[in-house]
Amino acid sequence: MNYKLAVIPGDGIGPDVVEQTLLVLDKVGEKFGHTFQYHKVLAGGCAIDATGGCLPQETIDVCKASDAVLLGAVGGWKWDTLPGDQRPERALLGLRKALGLFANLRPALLFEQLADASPLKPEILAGGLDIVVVRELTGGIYFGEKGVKDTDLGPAAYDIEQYAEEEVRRIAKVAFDMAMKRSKHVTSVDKANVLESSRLWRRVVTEVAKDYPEVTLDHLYVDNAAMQLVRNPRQFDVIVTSNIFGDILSDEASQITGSIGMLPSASLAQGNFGMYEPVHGSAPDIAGQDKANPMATILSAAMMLRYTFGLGQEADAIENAVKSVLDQGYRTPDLFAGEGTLVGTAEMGRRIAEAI
Ligand SMILES: NC(=O)C1=CN([C@@H]2O[C@H](COP(=O)(O)OP(=O)(O)OC[C@H]3O[C@@H](n4cnc5c(N)ncnc54)[C@H](O)[C@@H]3O)[C@@H](O)[C@H]2O)C=CC1
Ligand SMILES: CC(C)CC(=O)C(=O)O
Ligand SMILES: [Mg+2]
Repeated sequence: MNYKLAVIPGDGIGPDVVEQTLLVLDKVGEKFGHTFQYHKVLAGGCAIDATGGCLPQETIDVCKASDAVLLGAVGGWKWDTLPGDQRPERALLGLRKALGLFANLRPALLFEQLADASPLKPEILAGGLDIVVVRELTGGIYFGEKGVKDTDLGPAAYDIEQYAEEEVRRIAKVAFDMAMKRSKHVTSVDKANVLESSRLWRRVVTEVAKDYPEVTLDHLYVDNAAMQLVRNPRQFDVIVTSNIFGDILSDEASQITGSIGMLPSASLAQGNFGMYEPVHGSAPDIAGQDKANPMATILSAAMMLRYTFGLGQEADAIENAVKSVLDQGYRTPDLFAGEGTLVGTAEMGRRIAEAI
């Protein structure tokens, strides 16, 4: 089969990790008889530099005309002084909205080879960690009304958190469907003791749960959830939560499984279309230094093969290649705990491609 991919390398480490991912996809294509056709387009800071805007219409058009999208990361220090509505990160929000990507799946899986890279004690990690954060991606405070106004205390700024019942219902269904394929346990995370939007969230999630009698549903406030993730992460299977809480909790989940450089994600629309992107950002502190871990993006490509293209064997091949390179002891700096062989971005990518 021939698959058309829109590829958005973006900024910072984005282009480096995407380059390695395309090498791996090419190897998968060779091995299984597929062709992956790449159409590279601009978004983020590089698009601002080239066109004056962070999200050119051409990028949206190419994404819509493709079978799936692969994205590195956007943003960086160079553009930090721009006004909020012109920042590179707006490209990401704009793409998610334009492509209808309301469901962000963020699996946090502990590779057993990396237990020494996790800050958690071995007794907490015993038995492994396998959590999926199901994050609502096109609503909530990142998309609510925002602005500035004068108050008694002087100039103020605001961002509104708002959820429609339907937005909560559709993400809750994604979470419950996922739980049915896993260990039938959903934890919904909100702040319903304080926020009206969270009270609506909790009510709707509870209603959706009635259609899934086999699934156990728990509710946690986000502050407690953040603490429980470190104290006893094995209590979680599927976590469903809002845009901002999911953003924060998934970065936290990445650390307990070793590194944010390991966490892939799928941003899905209704149907099979999706944008696949690592959980991490553009990491300007290590950009251009051959230090970035490309595995989060490579594993995102595996999610693309599985979810959008239905290529389970091919996705397994990527995940097994990652495991085999970890078994051989290769570690990028974020994973290096004193043992094994320290390698850079390019060597890690090449070794995974060779292991396909
Ligand atoms: N999806 C995206 O495009 C995202 C973009 N951003 C943007 O990225 C820029 C930097 O944001 P930060 O808050 O620093 O978050 P970040 O995720 O880029 O980096 C946080 C820390 O993790 C490290 N790190 C991240 N990815 C890594 C990898 N693959 N291998 C090894 N280490 C890695 C970085 O070196 C840094 O110390 C900002 O402009 C931010 O807005 C942030 C998050 C997501
Ligand atoms: C622009 C931000 C919302 C990106 C981010 O941190 C994320 O999606 O994880
Ligand atoms: Mg984030």
